Amino acid sequence: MPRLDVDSLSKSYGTVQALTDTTFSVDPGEVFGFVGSNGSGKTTTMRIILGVLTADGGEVRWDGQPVDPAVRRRIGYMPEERGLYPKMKVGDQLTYLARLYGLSSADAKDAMTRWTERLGVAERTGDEVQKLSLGNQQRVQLAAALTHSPDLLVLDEPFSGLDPVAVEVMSEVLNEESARGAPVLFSSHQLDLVERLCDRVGIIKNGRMVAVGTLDELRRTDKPQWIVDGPPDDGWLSGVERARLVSREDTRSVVEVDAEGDEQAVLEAALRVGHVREFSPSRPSLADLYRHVVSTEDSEDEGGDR
Ligand SMILES: Nc1ncnc2c1ncn2[C@@H]1O[C@H](COP(=O)(O)OP(=O)(O)OP(=O)(O)O)[C@@H](O)[C@H]1O
Repeated sequence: MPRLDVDSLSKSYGTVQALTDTTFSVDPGEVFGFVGSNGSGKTTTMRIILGVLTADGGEVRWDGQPVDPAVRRRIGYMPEERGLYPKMKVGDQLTYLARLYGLSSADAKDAMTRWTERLGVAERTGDEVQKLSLGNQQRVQLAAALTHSPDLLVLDEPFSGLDPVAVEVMSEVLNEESARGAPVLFSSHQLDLVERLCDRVGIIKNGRMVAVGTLDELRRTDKPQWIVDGPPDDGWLSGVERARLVSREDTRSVVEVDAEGDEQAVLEAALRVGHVREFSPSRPSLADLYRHVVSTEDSEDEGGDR
């Protein structure tokens, strides 16, 4: 399946510059997590991909070509504001939406049955959407995005408000869809989930992509950190060049060094003051990387949330 390219998008709403030169791509079979604080531009980007909004500049390409209405019909989209008819029955609604995507009546019904079973809402197909809990409505919304076997998935905060079982079901489905070859793009504020599910991550801040890559690539842009368990007080690190204390809890310190190799002097300093129980590289989580990237950008451009 082809690749999605989002190339140098810009968009403003009046005086609010929502996107500036936003660029990233999602490969076939890749799960891409789109993260950023409230109002950073994720929904705007997704709406432009869908053609619901027009960009002021830049382009969205599918298989190297600008996205046209025929391609848009092959996208499975879960909008942030959701988009189900509250008074329509779940089964009727899913069948109707699948028909709009061009499925025959029989295929639409089959797809509705398959996806409501897979997503655990098969028993609710005879109920009006408005009678379902919000989490179950969300499962139906995901089913609506999937009944036409889309070539690409674009999901705006699909995990928000889901219970743990629903999170697992949703995660499995996203993995299955990517294994089928579809590029999967989703936004989320749940960084632990993004870390677990995504092949690559894009961090957007005030409409600009400030980091894109695998978790390991993002980690490499940070200075190395080492865990040192042993020295009983703070003074042991003073005098060690190119190293500084990041945090400390009891005898356990996290030390940042400027470059690979600089940690050897840290170990020597720790051994000089006594026994070292642990000396190991620290692997920052996505939440750590996110905090770092966002706060660095804050201090550089003094930008705040708009
Ligand atoms: N229709 C609109 N009119 C005016 N400004 C808008 C409109 N839609 C979005 N904005 C502004 O554009 C910026 C980007 O908003 P967007 O909804 O894309 O962010 P987001 O990253 O999806 O946020 P969230 O995580 O809160 O959903 C914000 O400053 C927002 O206030």
